[in-house]
Amino acid sequence: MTSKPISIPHKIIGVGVLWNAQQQILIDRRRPEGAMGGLWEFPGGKLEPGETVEECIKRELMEELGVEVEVGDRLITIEHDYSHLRVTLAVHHCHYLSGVPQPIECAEIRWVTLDEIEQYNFPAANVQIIAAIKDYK
Ligand SMILES: Nc1nc2c([nH]c(=O)n2[C@H]2C[C@H](O)[C@@H](COP(=O)(O)OP(=O)(O)OP(=O)(O)O)O2)c(=O)[nH]1
Ligand SMILES: [Mg+2]
Repeated sequence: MTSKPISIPHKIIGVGVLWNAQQQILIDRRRPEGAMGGLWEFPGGKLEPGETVEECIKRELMEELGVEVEVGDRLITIEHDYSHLRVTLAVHHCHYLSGVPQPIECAEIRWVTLDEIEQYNFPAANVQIIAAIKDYK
């Protein structure tokens, strides 16, 4: 007997580590319903066909927060397997240009320092992102 291969969905996600002039980073809280509900994350979302990661991050931060950003250097790319989902998180530093961040597609947003970030619950893949930010500093 042969078993069917199990196909786990794979999403490529552009993720922005958005800095302000006070060396704080913007984090957002996912809505309570749905996958990873209520956890904090860095803003971002799925890469659309034909889009570069940089274009995706710029678009997602405008859609989710209403802010215009300059997408800077790549910080890290992480492959992570959740139980029913494989994600590639392509993480770039972003610099704030204009607009007041609003929680348009999330429950809540907050500017935090790297010391404060430890107090928030993130998805498992984010452990590596936070470690990379600390190394970079
Ligand atoms: N934006 C973002 N997503 C993250 C982080 N860490 C992490 O594991 N993810 C995962 C959670 C989601 O599965 C995926 C982000 O995809 P998304 O926000 O566009 O999509 P979603 O799952 O909320 O919903 P859908 O559009 O697929 O219906 O990446 C992070 O720091 N930021
Ligand atoms: Mg998103």
